[in-house]
Amino acid sequence: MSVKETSKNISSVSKPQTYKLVHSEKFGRYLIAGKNIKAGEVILREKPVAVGPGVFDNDYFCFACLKLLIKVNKELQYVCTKCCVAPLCGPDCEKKDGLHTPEECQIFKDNQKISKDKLYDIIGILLPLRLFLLKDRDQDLWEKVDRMESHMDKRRDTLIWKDREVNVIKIFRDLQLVTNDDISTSDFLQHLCGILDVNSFELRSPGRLDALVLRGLYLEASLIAHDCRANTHITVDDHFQLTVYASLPINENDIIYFNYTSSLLGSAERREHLREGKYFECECSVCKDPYELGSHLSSIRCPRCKDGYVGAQNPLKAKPYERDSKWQCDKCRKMYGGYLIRATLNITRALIDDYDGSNVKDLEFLIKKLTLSFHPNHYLLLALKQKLLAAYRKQVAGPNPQKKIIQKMLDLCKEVLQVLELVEPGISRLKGIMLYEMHLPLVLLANRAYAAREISPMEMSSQLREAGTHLRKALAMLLLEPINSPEGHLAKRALQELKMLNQNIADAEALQQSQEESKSRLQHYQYRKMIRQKYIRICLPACLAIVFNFSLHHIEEGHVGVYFRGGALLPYVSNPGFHMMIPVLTTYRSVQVTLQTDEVKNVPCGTSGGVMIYFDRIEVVNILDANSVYTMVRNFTADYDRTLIFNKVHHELNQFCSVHTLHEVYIDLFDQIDENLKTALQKDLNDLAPGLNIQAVRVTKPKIPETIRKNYELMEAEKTKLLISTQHQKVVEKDAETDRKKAVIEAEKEAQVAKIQYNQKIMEKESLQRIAGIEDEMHVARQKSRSDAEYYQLKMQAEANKLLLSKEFLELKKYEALAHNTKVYYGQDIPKMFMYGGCTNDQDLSSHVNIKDTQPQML
Ligand SMILES: C[S@@+](CC[C@H](N)C(=O)[O-])C[C@H]1O[C@@H](n2cnc3c(N)ncnc32)[C@H](O)[C@@H]1O
Repeated sequence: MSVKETSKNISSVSKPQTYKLVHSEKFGRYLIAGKNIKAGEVILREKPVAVGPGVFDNDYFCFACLKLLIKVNKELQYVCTKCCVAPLCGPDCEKKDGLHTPEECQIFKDNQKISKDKLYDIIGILLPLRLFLLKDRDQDLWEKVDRMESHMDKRRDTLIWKDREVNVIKIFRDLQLVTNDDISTSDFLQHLCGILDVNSFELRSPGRLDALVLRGLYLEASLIAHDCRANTHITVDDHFQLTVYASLPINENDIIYFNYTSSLLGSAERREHLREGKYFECECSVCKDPYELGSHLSSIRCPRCKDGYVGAQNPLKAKPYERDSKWQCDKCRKMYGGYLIRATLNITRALIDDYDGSNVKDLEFLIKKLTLSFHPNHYLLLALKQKLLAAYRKQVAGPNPQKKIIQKMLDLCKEVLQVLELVEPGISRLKGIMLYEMHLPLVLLANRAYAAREISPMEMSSQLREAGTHLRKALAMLLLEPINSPEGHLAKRALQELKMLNQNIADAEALQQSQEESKSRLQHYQYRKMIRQKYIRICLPACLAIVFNFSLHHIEEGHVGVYFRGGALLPYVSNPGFHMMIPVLTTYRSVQVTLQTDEVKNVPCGTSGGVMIYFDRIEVVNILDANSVYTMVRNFTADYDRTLIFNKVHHELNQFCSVHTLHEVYIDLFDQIDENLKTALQKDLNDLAPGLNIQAVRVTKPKIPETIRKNYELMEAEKTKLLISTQHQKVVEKDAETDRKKAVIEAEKEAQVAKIQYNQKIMEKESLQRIAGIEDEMHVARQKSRSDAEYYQLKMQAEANKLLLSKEFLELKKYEALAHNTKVYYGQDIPKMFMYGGCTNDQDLSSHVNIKDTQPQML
C-alpha cells in the first residue's frame, strides 16, 4: 500500500535508504520503506532506551542483565556493593555496563527510603524510574522519548490512569523519588507511564522461554504502525538489541507494519486489545473482512443450516457482541444478534476452563464437540488445537509412538499452518516452529511405511525430501532468531536434523538404485529363460511328446517332491529319484529337507530416535523335517520361508529397533540380536509351523548414517589407541622386569662363581700349605735321617778311628806318605811339616786332630 499522497516526509532519518519517517492524521508518525526491501532484509537494528520488568512483576531478577534469579534468602542474595539495594547475578554483572546505571545506583544509595525491604515496590516502578532518570542523564535522548505518543487525553481518568496513580506515582512519592505533590508532577509521571504502555515491546528475559516478561522501549522501532497482517518480523537478542526484518517483500513507499497484538485471536478480541492498550481502532484488511481473509478466526457454524459460517456483518463496529450488531451466515444468509454470539462464546469459555488440558482423548473429544458449533479455525479451537499438538508431540517423541498419533500430529500441524499462512504471511516465528514440528511425523511415517513394504525406497526418499523441504523452510525463519534464544536453539537442532535427513535420503536413493540394478538383472535372466523355453517349445515338442509322455521328473537328494493338481496340493510327497506324473495337469515343487541358509537382504529399520538404519544381510540357517513337508506346504505354500522367515525377520528387526536407540542397536545390544532373533523365530515356528527348525541366525552389522558411523569409528580408534598404549606400557614393564631378573640371575651367577673361585683358591692355598707342610715334614724327616746317618757314620768312624789311629799306625802312615811324595820343599821349617802331619800351623792341625771331639748337630 502506497502512502505517497496521504503522508508527508517530515525527516530524513539515519537510514533513508531503508525507511523514512512520515506523518499522517490517522497514524501519527510512522515508517515507510525508503526503497524496495526484500523479505528477510534488515530494516533497522537498535539498542533500547530503557528495559525493565512489567508493572506487577513479583519475580526476582538481576537489575543489570534482567536474568531471572533463583529466590534465595534475601541476606544471601548478591546485591550491588555500591548501593546495597539492587540484586545482581554476581560481581561480573556489577562490573559490566549493565542496565543498573550509575544514576540509578546513586539514587538507591542516597535515598533513605529505599532499602532492600522495599525491593518489590522498586521492581514495580523500575521501568518508569529508568525513563525518569533519563531526563537528567541524556537531554537529547529524552527529547526524542518525550515526543513519543502517550495518549494522555484518552487515558485520563480511565482505569489504567487510576492504576498508575496507585501503583507508580504513589510509590514514587512514598520513596521520595519526587517531592512535589502538584498536578504537573503527576501528569509528568502519567506521561511516562503512557509512553511505556503505548510504545514498549514485550521482551523475554534472556535465554529462557518461561522467564519473566519484560518491556523495552525503542526509539525507532516504536514508530512502526500496526497491522494485524504485518510485513515485518522482529527479534530481540540477549542484550536486548532489537532487529526489524522484512517478513515479506516491501515496495518503496509502502507502509512498514508490525502486528502489536496476537495474530491468532479473533478480530473483536484483537481490536479490543488495541483499543484498550494502544488507543486506536484497527481498520486493517483482516479486521475489515467479516471472515478475516478466509481465516475464519471468529466464525461460528450456522446453527440453522449447519453448513455455512456466521461472521460479523459490520466488523469495524466497536462492540460486535451487542444486541444491535448483526452477524450473518455466508450460506443461508440468516442473521443473528451479536449477543447470541457472545453467549455462545461465554458458554464455550466456561466449558474450556472446566477442562484439564493435557489428556489427548479429552482434548480430541472437546475439539470434536466444539467443531459442531464453530469454524475449525475459530480462535478458541485453535488454542485447544495448540494444546493438543503439544500432547501429540510428547507421544510422538516418546518410544514406539502409534502410527495413528503420528498421522494426527501431521494433520494438525498442516491445519494450523494453513491459518498461519493467511494471517502471518512470509517470515514468521510461529510458522518456523510449526514447519519444524511437521518434519518429525513426516520422517517417522515414511520410515514406517517403508519398513512395512508399503512404499519403495524411491517413495520413501521423496517423502523424506518433503520433510527436508519443511525443515529448510523452518530454518530460513528460525535462523533469523538470536542464537541463544529458544528459537535459536531450535534452529541449531533443525540444522543437525537436516544433515541427518539428507544422509537418509542419499541412502534410500542408493538402495533404490541397487534394487533397480538387480531388477534389470532379473529381467535379463527371465528373458533368456523365455528364449530358451521358446526354443524348447518350438524344437522339441515331438521328442517331448514321446520321451516325456508320462512326464518323467527328478527329485534331487536332500529334497522331497510335493504335487499340485489344478493348483490343489496332492496328499503325498515323493522321495529323491525319478518319478512320473500326469503332464500338464500335475505340477510339482521340490522342497529341500536338508540344512539350508536363507538370506534376507537390505532390511531397513527406524530406531527409537528416528534414525534409519539398514541391515545388509541376515542369514537364517534352518532345516525342515521331511515328515512336516506336506503340512508346511499346505499351510504356507512351497514358498513357506517367505512368510515364516523373510517377513518374520523384517518384522522382528523392526520391532527391536523401534524400541532401542541407535547406540543400543549398533553397539550395546548388537551381539544379542542373533540369539534374540533366533529365539523369536523359533518361538513362532513352534506354534505356527512345527517341523521347521532354526539352527542359527547371523546378522551383519547394520549400515548407519555415514556421519554417525564416522563418529563411532573415531571412538573405536581412540579406544584402540588407548589399548595399544596400555599394552605397550605393559610390554615395557615386562621388558624392564625381565631385564631386572636377568641382571639378578647374572649377579647371582657371578656371585656364585666368585664364591666357587674363592673356595677353590682357599682350597688351593690349603692344599699348597698342606703340600708344603708335607714337604717340610718330608725334608725334616730326610734331613733327620740324613743327619742320623751321618751322625751314625761319623760316630762309627770316630769309633773306628779311635781304634785305628794308634801311635804305631800313625807312624806307619808317615812313612808311607814320605815314600809316595815326589815334591821336596827346601827351607828352615820344612821338616815340621811332616812332623805335624803336613799342616802349616798348630791351629789347623788341632782342627784335624780334634775331630774326634766334635758332636753331630741338628741343622
Ligand atoms: C507505537 S506508537 C507508533 C508511533 C506513533 N504513531 C507516534 O507518532 O509516536 C502507536 C500509536 O500509533 C498509532 N497507530 C499505530 N498504528 C495505527 C493504526 N494501524 N491505525 C491507527 N493508529 C495507529 C496509534 O496512535 C498508536 O497508539
